[in-house]
Amino acid sequence: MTVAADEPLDIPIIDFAPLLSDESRPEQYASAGKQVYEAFKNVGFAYIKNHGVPQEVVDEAFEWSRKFFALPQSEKDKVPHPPEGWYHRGYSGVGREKVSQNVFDAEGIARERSVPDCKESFEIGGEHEERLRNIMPAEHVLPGFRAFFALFFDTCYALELRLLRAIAVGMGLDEAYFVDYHRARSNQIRLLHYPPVEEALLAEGKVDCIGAHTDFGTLTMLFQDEVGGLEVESARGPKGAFTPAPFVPGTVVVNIGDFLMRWSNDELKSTLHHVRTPPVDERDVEPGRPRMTRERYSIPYFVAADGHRTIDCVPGCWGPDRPKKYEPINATEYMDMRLNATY
Ligand SMILES: O=C(O)CCC(=O)C(=O)O
Ligand SMILES: [Fe+2]
Repeated sequence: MTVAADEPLDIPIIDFAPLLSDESRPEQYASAGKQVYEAFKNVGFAYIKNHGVPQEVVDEAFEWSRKFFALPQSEKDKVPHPPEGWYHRGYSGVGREKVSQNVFDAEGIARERSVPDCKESFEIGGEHEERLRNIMPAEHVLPGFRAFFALFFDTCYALELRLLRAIAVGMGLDEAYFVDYHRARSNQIRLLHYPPVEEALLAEGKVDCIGAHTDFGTLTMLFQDEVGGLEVESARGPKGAFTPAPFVPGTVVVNIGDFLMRWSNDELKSTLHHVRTPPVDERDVEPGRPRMTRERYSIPYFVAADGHRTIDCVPGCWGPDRPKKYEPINATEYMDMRLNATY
């Protein structure tokens, strides 16, 4: 589904054009910063247009993703995600990972896993990372794949810096406040493929595309294809009411993760989201056969703080009438705890 960019959505569309010129000055962050701050405080999600990642680069990322998932299963199985949840690299087949919502005990994780997520994924980090080396297909299998994603990673990092500056300025902090905790580029690209699935199984709750969850890190930038299916817990409606976050051409969807919510003493919201039934294309329906959803691709880029840093409450988010809700925490410890619950 495509929505005209001027149609009102729960999720605001914020223009980053003023931030793209070389002459960008902190004053230019003031307006975008205010909008970003309001969006993340009220909804937890925003669409960013004129974000600075060229459309050809986004299109090429989706082309590579399609090529990767179209490889024979035996080829994808040569680059498996390691059994340790924290080593978040490589390929996970359908049903392998189950996102979970703050469930850390073995019984709770088993319960969450009884409804499988119907997706396959491939996780990629920066080539500079020593603790988490990339697990990539051999160069002759997909020539150019690895080099492209090294470039895509850097392009996304430039947008990440713009976002981190905008949030800081919007919160009345020094422009570099969050950038300073994100110098190690401990980020991760994820290629996601939701294969066609029987509509009835989704409707009966026997499978999920991706179950309701919040993201763990600082923030997430999500490129999605035109199919749709992403839904976000509505800021206005009753709890558990979801509103679609459809494809809006030329935008990236950005949302806050739990780490930044905690860091901000819950001032910024990490909002529950899921991928529900992507629509069925009626042209694909064959008489006497189950109705199948359209396959969908998406590419989130997850932003995480530098592993060696310990974060305490953001200045301005606590005071005499507003105590700190959380203890300081080390970024690696926090992320490992969350990732280990998903595998
Ligand atoms: O595929 C999507 O649109 C959402 C993916 C997502 O929420 C995630 O991977 O955390
Ligand atoms: Fe997510």
